[in-house]
This record gives sequence, structure tokens and C-alpha cells, in this order.
Amino acid sequence: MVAIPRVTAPFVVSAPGKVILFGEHAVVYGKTAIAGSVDMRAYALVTPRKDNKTRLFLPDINVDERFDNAQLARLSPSSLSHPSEIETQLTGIAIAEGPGRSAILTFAYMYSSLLGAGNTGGFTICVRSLLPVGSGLGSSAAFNVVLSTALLQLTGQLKKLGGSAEDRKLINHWAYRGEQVAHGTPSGIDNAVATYGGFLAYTRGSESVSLHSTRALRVLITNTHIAKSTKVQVANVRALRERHPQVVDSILDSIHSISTAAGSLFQSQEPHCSELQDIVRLNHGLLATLGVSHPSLERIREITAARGMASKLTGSGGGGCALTLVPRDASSAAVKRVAQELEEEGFGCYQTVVGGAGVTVTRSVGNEPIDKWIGDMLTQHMSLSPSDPREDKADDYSGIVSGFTILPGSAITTLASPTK
Ligand SMILES: Nc1ncnc2c1ncn2[C@@H]1O[C@H](COP(=O)(O)OP(=O)(O)OP(=O)(O)O)[C@@H](O)[C@H]1O
Ligand SMILES: C[C@@](O)(CCO)CC(=O)[O-]
Repeated sequence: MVAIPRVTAPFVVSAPGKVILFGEHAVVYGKTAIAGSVDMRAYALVTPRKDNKTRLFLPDINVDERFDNAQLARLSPSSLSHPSEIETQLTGIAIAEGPGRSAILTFAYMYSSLLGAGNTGGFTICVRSLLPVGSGLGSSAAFNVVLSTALLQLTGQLKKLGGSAEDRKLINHWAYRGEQVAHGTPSGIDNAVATYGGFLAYTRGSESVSLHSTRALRVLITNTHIAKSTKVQVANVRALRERHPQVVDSILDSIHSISTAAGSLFQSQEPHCSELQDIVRLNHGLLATLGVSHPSLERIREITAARGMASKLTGSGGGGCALTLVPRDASSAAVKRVAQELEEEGFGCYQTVVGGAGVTVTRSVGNEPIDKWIGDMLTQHMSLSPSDPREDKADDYSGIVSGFTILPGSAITTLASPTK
């Protein structure tokens, strides 16, 4: 067992969410999907503690758990046939239902797999995110990528602060395990985008391919605020395929052709907007045929179509978010107008760019006071408020941890505040 050094200095890890541009659902069956990172990220702040506990603090989803390191070290993830079975080993811990449940289970799985009994020091990991939870923008993958990166960084396994190809492979591997705890049999596309960033062509079982020549794409993402479950949508498509295998397989093949066409468009030239618009419409139609649309997604499609813009659902559908391509020549007034119309119907809009950076690790350097360091390095993304009165005395940086707030960065144009 390798001894993990005590955390001595704070560090921050961040990872983006994703939009699937083409190929969701089909990717589960080995077809290709094209996805890109969105300019909304999850951030993990890791700080030392004076005691021998590990605190998992997730204010966005009301989780604040303190684990004895020995308690986590007793788990035996290698004896499980699937990561989601970690639940059966967490018998002494009461975990409430809700979004916090999968986060705690994932953390327990990754901690025991990566740190295990080697960890002798305490630390706090606090995760905040700009990504709406459960809306198809990969909040879960961004969470799993920051978690796996932070824990791998603690074990000393990352050679270049997550920046080398080898580091990223390792991060992606463990983030996928985390996704398995939460989702059972995910395709792996979400964690690949959160790890590598940019645009990816992804086919299950193969290395993802970066679409290098693609420029950032302007999109409008519209949140229906209709809760959906990826698990349920994937199971519905599976059931439909069992009833009508040939029909469904030909739809999945057509979606694959759309992804292939999009991949060539992205690789060869600056994507031509009218061709992209055509395949956005075609892809949405096929997904609707598979039964994963929703009246609110259809309404978004109608509103944007009336303004000459093409939309499709993104992610698992059944609610969640829609993606609208913003034509290169569209004025900001035109985009604002369509966003306003969508907001008048109760939807939430974000204008963002697709194709930004993947996971990053930022470490404090030298003996600089932590607030100066955070102030200098991260002002674009975070704010720190004064210490919380409920501060945990064992936390070396309790004020910072409790005041860790994320601000929309300068690259994000938020047309409406994301509703959590
Ligand atoms: N801000 C956050 N803090 C901690 N955990 C988070 C946060 N956001 C998301 N998560 C984790 O991700 C889970 C949500 O995953 P879910 O798959 O439902 O949503 P999604 O990833 O946004 O959607 P999709 O998979 O369709 O893109 C939560 O239950 C939690 O485990
Ligand atoms: C619906 C799906 O294709 C995308 C969910 O973001 C499921 C998956 O790829 O795991």
C-alpha cells in the first residue's frame, strides 16, 4: 500500500460540461456521436484539515458529509463486479435519496479505490458547479472528472497536473468508473468530453477522436426545467429496440450517418452553417421518433424554427435541454430576441460557446497566502465571502471552503441566470 502524503496546500480542479451535438442514444449501441465541451464548469477545491477525517462538501446539492478515513479504507471496491455495487458495502452510513446519493456513493467508490488505507491525512473537497444538475449538460461527468482528478492528484499519480495524454487517460478511466456508479452502463462520452474538452467524435470501445480543426461554435442552450432521468430514457429506447429491432437499428444507423457527416464537416472546413442546420433538424426528428423528445422540447424547436434557427434535444431527452445553432451572422439582438421569447414561456437560456478546454488543475505555489493566490489566479471564476459562522474548526481553510462561490466567467454570456 502506497502512503499518500498529507495535503499541505490547497488546489483547484475544474472540468467542463458537455453538449452532445449529434448521436446521443445511438452511441449506446456502438454508433458514433459528436460532442463538445460547454463553457460552464464544475470546480473542486481541495484543502487540508487538521484531523483525520475527509469532508465531502457539495453545497449545490446539500451534501456535507465527514468520513473517518478508516471507515472509507474498510471498503473493498476491487471485490465488486460493478462499481454501482459499492452501495452494498456502505452499510454503516445513512444516505438520503436525491442527487446527493450518487455523489456520495461515487466519492466512496473513488476514495476507496484510489486512496484506500494509504491515506493518513484529512482533507476537505468542496465541489461547486455552474452546470444545472440533471439537465443533459453532463453535470455528473464534470463532477466525476474533478473528483477523479483531485484524488489522483493526491495519490501523486498525475505526472503533469492532468495535462499529459497519460494523465488524461487515467483521469478519464476513473471518471468513467464514477459514471458507472451513478448511471450503470453509460457510453463514456460525457466523461471523455469533460476530460479532453474541445470537440470529440466518440465511438464506444474506441479511443475518442479530437476534431482538431473545429472552431468554437456559438450555441444557445435552453433548459426546459423538466426533470429527466438518463437511466429511464436509455431503458425506454432499449425496450423499443427489443420490440422492433430492425426498425430501431435502421434509425440508429441513420443517426450514425449524421454523426459521420458532421465529423467530416468539422474536420474539413469551418462548418457550413446551413448543412449543420439540416443535420441538426434530421437528428432531432430521429430522436423524436425514438420517443425521447418532450412537448417542451418540441415547443423550443418551433420557437427557434420561426426565427430560422435549428434546434435539437441534447443529452438523453425526455426534458432536460435543447441545443440551438446560432448562425455565424446572427446579430446579438436577434439571439436576445429569441432567448426572450423562450424565457417568456418559462425556459432558461444560456448563450455559450462549445469547444473550450478540458480538465485543468491549478495548484497554489510557494508560500503565497491562499486568499491572494485564489484572488490572483481565479478571480474570473470564483468569489470568496467571509467565513461562515458554522465553520468547521478542523478545517484549515474553513472560511475559504464555505465561501467558495463560482461566478459566471468572462467567456460566458448568460442571457438568464441558470436556475439550479
Ligand atoms: N454541483 C454538483 N455538486 C455535486 N455533485 C453534482 C453536482 N452536479 C451534479 N452532480 C452529480 O451528478 C448527478 C446528476 O447526474 P445526471 O446524470 O442526473 O445529470 P447530468 O449529468 O446533468 O445529465 P446528463 O447525464 O443527461 O448529461 C448528481 O446526482 C450528483 O451526483
Ligand atoms: C443518452 C446518452 O447517449 C447521452 C446522455 O448524455 C446516454 C449515454 O451516452 O450514456
